[in-house]
Amino acid sequence: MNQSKEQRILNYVLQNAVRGDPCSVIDAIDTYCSQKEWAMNVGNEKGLILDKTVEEINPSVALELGTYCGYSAVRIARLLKAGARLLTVEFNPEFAAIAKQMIEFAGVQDKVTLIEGPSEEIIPQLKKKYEVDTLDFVFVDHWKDRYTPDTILLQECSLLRKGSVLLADNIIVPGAPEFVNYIRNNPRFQCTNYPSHLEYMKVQDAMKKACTLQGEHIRST
Ligand SMILES: O=C(NCc1cccc(CNc2ccc3[nH]ncc3c2)c1)c1cc(-c2ccc(F)cc2)cc(O)c1O
Ligand SMILES: [Mg+2]
Repeated sequence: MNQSKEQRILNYVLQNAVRGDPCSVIDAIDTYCSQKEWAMNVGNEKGLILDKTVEEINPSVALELGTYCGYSAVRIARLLKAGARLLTVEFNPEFAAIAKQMIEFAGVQDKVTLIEGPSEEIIPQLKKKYEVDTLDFVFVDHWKDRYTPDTILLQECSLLRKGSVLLADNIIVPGAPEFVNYIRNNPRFQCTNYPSHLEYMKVQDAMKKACTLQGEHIRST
């Protein structure tokens, strides 16, 4: 049974990165995926936008939708303060298995809770089962047609407070047109665009940051 691309990426990391060094894991994945096989990690250019957003917010509780191989989970977790945590949701069991090993090799497993399942099932469990009050930061990078329904679901589950920040990947490629339309016309969110490029390619892409202007519980008069 020949290996998956994701298994080859993990093997490359295990052989070329330094155990317990998140930056060496990030660099190894970027090296492999730019030189050997393209993969849908957020990559280093958009990764720097992600880093700056996380550093700006300094979240105590962060959520990631779409773990994939764990590249952005390692990127986010390496920046979290002591006691802060990242919950990351992955639907694909193969990806989740790879990501688990990637996160452990990077040495950030104490900050990361990897949850296997679909976002629409997991989000309603966050308060009770995962002891979340509200989310300070959400990185949205899963199926592009889930961006809008899950943003609505996060609000319905009262998981967003005034100041909660969403950062969405792939606004241009593959694109998330319904999400752009939804968030742009929603007075509850203040949006910022970050033009960039598709990971490992010269193709235009962008990220969109949406800051929550009011929490679920406070309704405008
Ligand atoms: O589509 C993308 N990513 C999402 C995705 C895709 C496949 C599988 C999963 C399975 N994981 C999953 C699913 C549902 C879920 N619900 N809750 C959690 C959860 C987790 C997730 C994507 C594509 C491209 C891209 C491809 C081709 C191309 F030419 C240009 C660009 C670039 C990206 O940066 C991308 O992020
Ligand atoms: Mg993406």
